[in-house]
Amino acid sequence: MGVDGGEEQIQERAGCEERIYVSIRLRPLNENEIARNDVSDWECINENTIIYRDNLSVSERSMYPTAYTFDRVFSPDCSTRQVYEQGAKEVALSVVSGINSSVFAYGQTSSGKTFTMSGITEYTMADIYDYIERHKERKFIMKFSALEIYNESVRDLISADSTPLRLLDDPERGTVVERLTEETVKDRNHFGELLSVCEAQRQIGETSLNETSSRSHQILRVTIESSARDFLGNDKPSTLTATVNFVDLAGSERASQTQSAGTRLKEGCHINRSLLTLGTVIRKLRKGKNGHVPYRDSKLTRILQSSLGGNARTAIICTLSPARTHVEQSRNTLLFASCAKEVTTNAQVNVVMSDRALVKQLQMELARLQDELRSAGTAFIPPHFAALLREKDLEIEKLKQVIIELSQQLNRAWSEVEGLRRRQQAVGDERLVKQERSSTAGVDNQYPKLRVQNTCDYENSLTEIPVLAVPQCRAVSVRSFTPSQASDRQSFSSEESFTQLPVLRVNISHGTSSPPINFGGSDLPYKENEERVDESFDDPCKEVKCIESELRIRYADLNMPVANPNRYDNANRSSPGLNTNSYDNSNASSPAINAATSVLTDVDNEDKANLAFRSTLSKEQKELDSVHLDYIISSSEKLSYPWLVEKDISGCSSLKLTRSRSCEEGVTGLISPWCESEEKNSHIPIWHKRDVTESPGSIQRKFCAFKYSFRSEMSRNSSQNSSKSDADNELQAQNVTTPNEKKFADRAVQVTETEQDHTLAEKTVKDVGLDPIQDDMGSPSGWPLEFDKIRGEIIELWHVCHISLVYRTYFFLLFKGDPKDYIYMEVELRRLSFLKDTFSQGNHIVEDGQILTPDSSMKALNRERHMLSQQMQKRFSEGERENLFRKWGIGLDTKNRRLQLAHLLWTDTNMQHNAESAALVAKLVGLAEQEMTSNELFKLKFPTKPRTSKKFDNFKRIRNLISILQH
Ligand SMILES: Nc1ncnc2c1ncn2[C@@H]1O[C@H](COP(=O)(O)OP(=O)(O)OP(=O)(O)O)[C@@H](O)[C@H]1O
Repeated sequence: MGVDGGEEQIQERAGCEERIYVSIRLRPLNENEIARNDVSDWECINENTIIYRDNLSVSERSMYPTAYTFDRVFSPDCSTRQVYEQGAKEVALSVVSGINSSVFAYGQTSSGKTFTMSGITEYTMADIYDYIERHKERKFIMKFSALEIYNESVRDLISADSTPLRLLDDPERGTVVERLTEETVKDRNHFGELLSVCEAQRQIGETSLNETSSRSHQILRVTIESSARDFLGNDKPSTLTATVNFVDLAGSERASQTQSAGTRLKEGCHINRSLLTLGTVIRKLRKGKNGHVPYRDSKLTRILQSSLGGNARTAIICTLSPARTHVEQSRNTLLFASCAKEVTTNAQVNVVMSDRALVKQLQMELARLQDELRSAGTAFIPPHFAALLREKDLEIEKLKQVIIELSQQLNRAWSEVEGLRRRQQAVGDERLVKQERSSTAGVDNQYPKLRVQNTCDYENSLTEIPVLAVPQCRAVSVRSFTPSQASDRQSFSSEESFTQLPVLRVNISHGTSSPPINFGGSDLPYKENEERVDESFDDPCKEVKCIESELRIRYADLNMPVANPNRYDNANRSSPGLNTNSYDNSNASSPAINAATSVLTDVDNEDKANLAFRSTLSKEQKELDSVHLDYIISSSEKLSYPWLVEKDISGCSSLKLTRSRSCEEGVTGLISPWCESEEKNSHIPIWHKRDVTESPGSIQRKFCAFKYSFRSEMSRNSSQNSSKSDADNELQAQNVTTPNEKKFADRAVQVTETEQDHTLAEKTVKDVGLDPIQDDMGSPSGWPLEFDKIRGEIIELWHVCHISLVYRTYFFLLFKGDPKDYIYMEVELRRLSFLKDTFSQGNHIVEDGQILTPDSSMKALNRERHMLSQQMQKRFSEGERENLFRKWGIGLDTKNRRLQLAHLLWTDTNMQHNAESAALVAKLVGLAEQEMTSNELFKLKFPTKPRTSKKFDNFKRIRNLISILQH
């Protein structure tokens, strides 16, 4: 062992486990041993092995080994210098590099421990001074302390105070000796003086014990603080601090061998206690450091804990007496040495960093950790994550609001529908009762049936109609078709549903005077004048069958007032008070009669108290005769408002939506000629026609009322707060007496008030009956145009938002104008408007888990067009494709014709273009077969529960499918 390898060599070993360096020093026989003719039985046969050379018996050879091998074995002729250089120097001088070190001398009494350690300490200190001399660029501070452990008491050998010292446990430094004097050593001479002081103190102690033997453990500690090289790359060098312990243990002989008693026995026990604990610690450490190591069982092991298996390099020099008389102790020493050489320590460079260096190191560590976080964050956290989250949250909130609003609207709509359905069912039950009564009375089929539009919001109001006495009721608007009109309608209708519409008959009652009108039964005065519906129009009307909401009230019991006995012979043409229409247009000369589909029963103010109205259901004829009884109102001022008649003509226009759920073209074709005919015949003012067919504002307002039923409550509330209109005053002046009259009247007032911006002419019988749902269902004047308008807006938005062509096709083909489609179309319109607004603001939308942007939608649309072009190849023959190309104006000699055609689809707002596009796309993707043949499409009924709508389920399913295809 040596330190010639230099400081670097020492530091390389730092941080690594290394075994305690164990060497054996065999001294020569001393004078006493020679004097008693003792012989030396031990021989160092080489630098590492010592053998027992006495002649052992066979049994003894089996018990004791004869050869021992260690790191180094020093024979009796080896000098202490040699022992230092090869057995302690490297370990001891580790202190100058900041590594703790310890050098022990272990052996029996008089084996040469003190002799050896004195030399080791001297040489070490000499080399330390030399090292300091060679490293003048570094600053060194040496501190010196010496302590003695005697009878498990610790004493400071420097201080004159003989008070035993206490051992304290310091969390950083381990076990420290309280009040231990540390003398700063300035130079060699000063160190020598201190050693002298220590020796003097020890002598004093020994003197006090009146003994000269070294039965105590002495520990000389030299702590060196030095400014070290910049191990960490800091500007300022760090400070190293380490301690080297020179330990001269007491004799390891057993207490029994002291052959003493009393104080000497106690002394020996304590010595052996520390040595026994030292041996135990060594044996424990040899097996590893996992188990409990009893450092604290003795003062010696507590103080030397770091030197025994801790942060220190350790060298143990075991001294032996060669005398045969000490063979047993020598064997024990060799056994201890053998255990010690198995013990490992883990020495570290003890760096005391300056605050500045510490700050810099911490900053470097912080930067390193931040880099790790950033690199880790890149893998998991997308950039602008927080902003993205906020954006998503906003979108979610917006969508939630839209969903809430639409859900509320739907709920209100379904509630209205359900309420209506219940009312109709109630009315139907009542009608069955009345039908029985009528049948019994033998008046069935004598009067055309009425299709009554319930204008009343109240439950049970219609159920009371059959027995209702409405003395104040002045006008009854009944709509019907004339056979010729029906025939015309057939000719204009493109769908079977229109051709099968029932031909309705009008019972016209007209009277100039105002006797009470009795809508009685069998006593109907003009029964014989009633005209039967032409049987040629009695074909079952599928369309009518489908309409659950339709009310057919048999008119047989309608006891028309005697005030108008000539309602069929046009005798009333001079009477403006009652406007009746007959399908035969026999009253065409009268503007009032020319209303053609209306029956207005006017009752004089003075006679209004006796108006009664009854209606029953004629089950047998409900598909044959149907007359639309639009509204019943009270109007004592009717004669003052001839426009009532004209307005009632507007009811004829409502025929165009008489349960038409299919083709708007058919509707248009139906209504126009009819109205034209009426205009010719009845001289209906043009303005009124316009009001019906050309005034989008009027229609819009009406449709707004329809569309919301949802909003009806709001409308009512607002109307209730509005100022009294003329119509209001008019109606209020009717002195309504019966509950149902009041309901009708109230309803009329409410609706009229909501139409304050209308002209007075619009506050008519028609308008009074502007129940949202009912107006749509029975007075279809508003919905077709509104349907066109909404569909047009939807188509434009489809184009703007790059909506899927398949989706457009399905929607286009599915929703053709049924009033019940309004909800879906309104939802679609709102959805598209929201989409457009969002896109225009540069935002995106998450739909079905996918992020939609204008760009992504455009790409999806292009993909879809490509897909459709491929489908053309599959779906059509070459000839069919050529025909298609010609039809769509694509040159047959051009390239990519299929793709050209795909890019032409759904690119115009022209409805024919859209219809053709839809037809082609449906063919290409098989919608025609798969979806559009659904019975739901043509036999759609009002669902009793929204969730049961297969139509809407199909619609959603297609949307989801398209979303998946797009992404
Ligand atoms: N290697 C050696 N060569 C010559 N003399 C030696 C050697 N080792 C020890 N001695 C002599 O042996 C005697 C006892 O030595 P020393 O006091 O060092 O023993 P010790 O182990 O310290 O005993 P104790 O445990 O009582 O302190 C001394 O006089 C010393 O000079």
